[in-house]
Amino acid sequence: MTKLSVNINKIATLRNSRGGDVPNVVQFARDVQKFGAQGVTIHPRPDERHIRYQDVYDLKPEVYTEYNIEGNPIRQFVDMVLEVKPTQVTLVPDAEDAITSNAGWNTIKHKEFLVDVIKEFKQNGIRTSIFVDPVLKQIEGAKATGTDRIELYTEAYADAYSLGNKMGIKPYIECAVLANALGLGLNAGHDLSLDNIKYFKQNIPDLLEVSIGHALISESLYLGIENVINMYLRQLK
Ligand SMILES: CC(=O)[C@@H](O)[C@H](O)COP(=O)(O)O
Ligand SMILES: NCC(=O)COP(=O)(O)O
Repeated sequence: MTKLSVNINKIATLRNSRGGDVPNVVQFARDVQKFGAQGVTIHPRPDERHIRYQDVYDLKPEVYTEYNIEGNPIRQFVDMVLEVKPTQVTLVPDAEDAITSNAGWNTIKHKEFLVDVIKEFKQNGIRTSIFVDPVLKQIEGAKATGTDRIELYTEAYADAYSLGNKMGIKPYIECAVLANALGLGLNAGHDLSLDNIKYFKQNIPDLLEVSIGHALISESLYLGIENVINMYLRQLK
């Protein structure tokens, strides 16, 4: 079975755009779990443009499914994750000024750093995953870091699929087969959507978890708008 972890960054973006507490991030996390999601993902960034560091603590007692915290392991992030102790930490090498995550780790160049930081999380009982491009030598490098899992960065697959190119899945299948053979758990994420998720799931062996945010929240708006318009119209009769 592949678990669905809902990334709620976008709910925090909407909240922050207006001040106040609407929509409420904690209530949203409660609801996605009530509706069947098997995990909640957040990706606090140093500028706190969506998830704030305080949200990370507020969510902890509310996430009874898998709590996945993603981020660049700068010291402030590492200390917070060690304190909160989520189910899983996903390490992402994102630059502070990046609009969103745009690359996986170079697991060979950053091996020493990753070995140390992964050891620290694992010693504290936190499962680790590292965000990687679908490149075989990066998967081998990931194995050498001691990480429990990898998260395949799926933007290239999603782009190709949206252009009708189903061959974009090929490097992901090769990396999944290698990861399985090496005993690395396999997660995936970025730009996965209702449109492209089924084909990905059907072709990737032993996919443990996907984290989905941007498309899932957008789809919720598209698919929910008719209901809400009708509710308003009823109030205005
Ligand atoms: C790690 C990853 O794939 C990202 O998709 C990320 O979690 C989303 O972050 P933003 O919501 O900041 O774009
Ligand atoms: N790890 C990927 C994630 O959490 C969500 O990415 P996206 O669906 O917002 O692109």
